[in-house]
Amino acid sequence: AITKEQDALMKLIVEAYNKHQIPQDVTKKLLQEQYSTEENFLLLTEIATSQVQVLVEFTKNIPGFLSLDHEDQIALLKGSAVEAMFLRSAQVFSRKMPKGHTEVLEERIRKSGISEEFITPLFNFYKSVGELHMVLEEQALLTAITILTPDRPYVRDQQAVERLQEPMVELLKKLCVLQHPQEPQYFARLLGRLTELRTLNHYHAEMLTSWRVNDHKFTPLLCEIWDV
Ligand SMILES: Cc1cc(C(=O)O[C@@H]2C[C@H]3CC[C@]2(C)C3(C)C)ccc1N
Repeated sequence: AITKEQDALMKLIVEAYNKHQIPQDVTKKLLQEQYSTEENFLLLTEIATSQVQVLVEFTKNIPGFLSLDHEDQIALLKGSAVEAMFLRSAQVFSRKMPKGHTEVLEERIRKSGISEEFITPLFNFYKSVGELHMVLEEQALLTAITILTPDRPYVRDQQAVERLQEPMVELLKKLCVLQHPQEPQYFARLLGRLTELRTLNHYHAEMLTSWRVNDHKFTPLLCEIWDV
């Protein structure tokens, strides 16, 4: 069963996860703006920028994160930003968006200058996350676990990160057994999504490069988090 400490940790993570959402005006624009490649790219840039802001706020609220070495905090954020952003957008895409928004966002992503070779794995990932029907607690914990990956580049004190990540993996494991008693392999399937996520890093880097060479403008925050 879940201990008192685990319940407290869970509440903190879910509260942090819920605290910050993509502002309504950004998602509202999805339906209003017209459908040029340029317009779609600008919308995706707004979405990505606000996703990164939401990610930074969530990360700061992960218990123990702000006590890590400051350089390591930056290394974890930069190293996990793509995965955490795709995980959250997959969850929003498959769960929360009002009917019609999903199709519109999909259409805009498909017509924004992102090459087909990235679009396919992206929507396959969205689909595989959607099929899991994760509850909010699982989504929040999985996102925190992704951020607290000790072997990101330039992390110096990996043990300190492991000490934060381990209790969350244990808690997620317990949650999965409680939430999906009829599916003993559910926890393993969740962790399998993290492996799939890592493959998206490569495609994302390609996507940035192809936009760059076509002289697309990024926001300062996106330039900073992805060193572009
Ligand atoms: C530098 C830069 C990056 C992105 C991005 O990663 O977008 C992600 C791809 C899809 C998955 C998450 C995104 C925000 C998405 C929903 C558009 C979008 C615009 C931009 N100027």
